[in-house]
Amino acid sequence: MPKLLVASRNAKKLVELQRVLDAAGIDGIEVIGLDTVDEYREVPETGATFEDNALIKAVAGVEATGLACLADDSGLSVDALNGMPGVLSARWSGRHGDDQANNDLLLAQISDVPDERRGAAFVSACALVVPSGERTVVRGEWRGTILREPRGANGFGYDPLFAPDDAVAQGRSSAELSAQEKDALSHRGTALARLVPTLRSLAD
Ligand SMILES: O=P(O)(O)OP(=O)(O)OP(=O)(O)OC[C@H]1O[C@@H](n2cnc3c(O)ncnc32)[C@H](O)[C@@H]1O
Ligand SMILES: [Mg+2]
Repeated sequence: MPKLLVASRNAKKLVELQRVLDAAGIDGIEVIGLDTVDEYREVPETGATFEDNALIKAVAGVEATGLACLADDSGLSVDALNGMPGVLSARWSGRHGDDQANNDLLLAQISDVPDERRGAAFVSACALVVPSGERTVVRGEWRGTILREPRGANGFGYDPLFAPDDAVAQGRSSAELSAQEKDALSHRGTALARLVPTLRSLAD
């Protein structure tokens, strides 16, 4: 059975990626995480766009393992910050992956921004690279509003600060949605749905 490496070093993001792939029911492909391959050198995410960074990660995964590789590069794009933190989302406070510090800094930066200008989007670019070199990159976006204080304990990253525009969210933050609710609406869920036809073709 062909293997698909899902290359994320963020455990909570990895869970989401694997969950959405499971729910899509792609038969005939074995999905594996980085924990099952020998650790390889982390490549710097130097791209100017989510798409560039997703490709950097997926190409590195193929080069290290010879397997087809899926990678996500994602982040929060805040209107009042001209799209930042954007590709810098994971290290906005200066400490990579420190969700609490990143959220505190973001809240402080936009504390004077009134409710009607607190719009933002979560963005995910997902790249699939196969050993022959063929590349597919897709994008999903999720619009919402930045809250004034964190709410909820599900998800990860900026989820406690992000209230999706979707009526079904009923004003909850994305950290107050169930996993299934988040996947149905999220930037990552949307991007992966666009990749499913290409993923299915891997099984052929
Ligand atoms: O690069 P990998 O190894 O996949 O893991 P990472 O955490 O560094 O991932 P990114 O470089 O793509 O940075 C994405 C950051 O954007 C934020 N983010 C992305 N998707 C999110 C989501 O669904 N909910 C909340 N925050 C999210 C969160 O802070 C992530 O750390
Ligand atoms: Mg990263």
